[in-house]
Amino acid sequence: MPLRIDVITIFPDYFAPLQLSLMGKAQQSGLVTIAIHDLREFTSDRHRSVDDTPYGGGAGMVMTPEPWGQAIDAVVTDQSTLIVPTPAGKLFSQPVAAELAHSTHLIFACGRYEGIDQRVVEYYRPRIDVRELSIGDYVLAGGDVATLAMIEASVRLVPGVLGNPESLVEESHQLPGVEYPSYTKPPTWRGLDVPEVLLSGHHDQIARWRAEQSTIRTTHNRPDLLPGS
Ligand SMILES: N#Cc1c(-c2ccc3ccn(Cc4ccc(CN5CCCC5)cc4)c3c2)n[nH]c1N
Repeated sequence: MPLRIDVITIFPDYFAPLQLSLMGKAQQSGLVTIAIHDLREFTSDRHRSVDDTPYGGGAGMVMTPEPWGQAIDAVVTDQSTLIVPTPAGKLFSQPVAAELAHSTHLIFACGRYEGIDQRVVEYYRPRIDVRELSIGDYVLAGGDVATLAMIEASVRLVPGVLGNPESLVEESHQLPGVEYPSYTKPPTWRGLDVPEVLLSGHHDQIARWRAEQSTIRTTHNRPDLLPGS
């Protein structure tokens, strides 16, 4: 059963990259189907409007609920998971990507302006799995880039998508922290040599060196990922 993904957005062109590379191959192979829907196709006024002023005041505009209700109703089933990207969401992570990769149907609601009327989440929450997710602690201009990131991170974990499942095995065995540095040919580049140990063929020494490098980089770049932190 392929993973089905429906993306609802006012900027369908943002999702053209999903036809390329690994995401494109995943669709051609039938492992995943991705459909992009223009939210404005679900409006009923001649201006095809999707936003209005916020109740309670405040800057900017909020996306009105009805076009979202029409658009989501057009694709939703009882097997659907509705993903709503938002700065206020739970943090998206590799474990969440793995969960989404094993879903049957994902609907991504890509908001713009200052977000989507909260009643859309409230309406679908009793009916299907609804997840408000954030990709990080910074504010984007909308949910489209976040949706691209979440789709790419999740689809690459769908069995059969990655040509070399070995890399997933290595990822899953990764010690807590960031990965070790990687090198390839040439052995010397602009006077810089590849670390000798990597050319030695001593796999135990290489594994030890890589673990040490991972710890050094994690301590420097991501101390929050160190065990016990
Ligand atoms: N995932 C993810 C995201 C997003 C994201 C996701 C979806 C939408 C839809 C619209 N925007 C823009 C925006 C701009 C300002 C605010 C704050 N305002 C304060 C008072 C009312 C809102 C809210 C949203 C979005 C941003 N940003 N960063 C992430 N990691």
